[in-house]
Amino acid sequence: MKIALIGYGKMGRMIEQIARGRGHEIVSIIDVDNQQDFDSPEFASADVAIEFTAPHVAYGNYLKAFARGVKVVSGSTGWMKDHGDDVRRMCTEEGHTLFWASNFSVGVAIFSAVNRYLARIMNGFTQYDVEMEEVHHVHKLDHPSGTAITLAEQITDAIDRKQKWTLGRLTQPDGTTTVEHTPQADEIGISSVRRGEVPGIHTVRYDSDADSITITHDAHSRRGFALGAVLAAEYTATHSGLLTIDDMFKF
Ligand SMILES: NC(=O)C1=CN([C@@H]2O[C@H](COP(=O)(O)OP(=O)(O)OC[C@H]3O[C@@H](n4cnc5c(N)ncnc54)[C@H](O)[C@@H]3O)[C@@H](O)[C@H]2O)C=CC1
Ligand SMILES: O=C(O)C1=N[C@H](C(=O)O)C[C@H](O)C1
Repeated sequence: MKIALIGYGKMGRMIEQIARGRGHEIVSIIDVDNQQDFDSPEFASADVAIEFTAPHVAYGNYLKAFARGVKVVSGSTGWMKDHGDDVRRMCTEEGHTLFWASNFSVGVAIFSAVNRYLARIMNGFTQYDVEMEEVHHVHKLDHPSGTAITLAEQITDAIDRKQKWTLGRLTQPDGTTTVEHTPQADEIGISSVRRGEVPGIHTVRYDSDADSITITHDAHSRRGFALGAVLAAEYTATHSGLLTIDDMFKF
């Protein structure tokens, strides 16, 4: 399969390695300094472009790829609030294809299934409150993480007494912590911690007077995210529309 890479940072480089290892051809690599390559025949020849860039540029990259008739797999986070509706319309009504996941690792797909199941149980046990924490490396631009938002939305979908999530505490790379919002009873507070080179830790904690129940996913490296993105590209080559991780990993 012919793959174009948009974004050649930590994820782009690891995806290149895994894609080549699985026998794919990398036909184009686009980063900030060669945007003109969007107009190259090599980019247009790609079966799929894999996009891992940054919150403020991801949407523009989807538009550029769609304009050249190239399907996109993207893991960029932090753009959904501003552009989610547009992207949904383009992929459900205008024939474009985007496979987006806040987290491509099979471990988080499994963790999400457990999260949904646990939340359905907890809907009946009102003595438990729920909170979340995500820990990531100091280079991360957005908070809370895309994965934390996805997990929180799964919980609000299942627990009647929780309507929305809010950013609770924010811990900066220098260790200072600020309380951004005090969660209301119907809100899930998410604490974001930026520390060292942590690839990504997500924790969901239910607490009652009697006890607590905690589930955690701890990524050992970025490799699981990158492999998942390449598997998603293989899936996207033969599928169309707005695709998600639930289409690919079925439990
Ligand atoms: N969904 C998932 O499984 C995962 C998602 N991510 C997300 O992916 C994104 C990228 O992560 P990393 O690779 O760790 O970041 P990074 O900062 O190492 O790499 C980003 C690259 O994008 C480039 N870039 C910036 N603007 C661009 C533009 N307009 N066009 C093309 N390239 C551009 C930068 O120069 C840089 O090389 C972040 O939003 C992060 O949250 C990261 C890991 C896993
Ligand atoms: O920026 C990262 O590194 C990651 N971003 C994704 C997110 O926002 O959830 C996925 C993963 O946790 C790593």
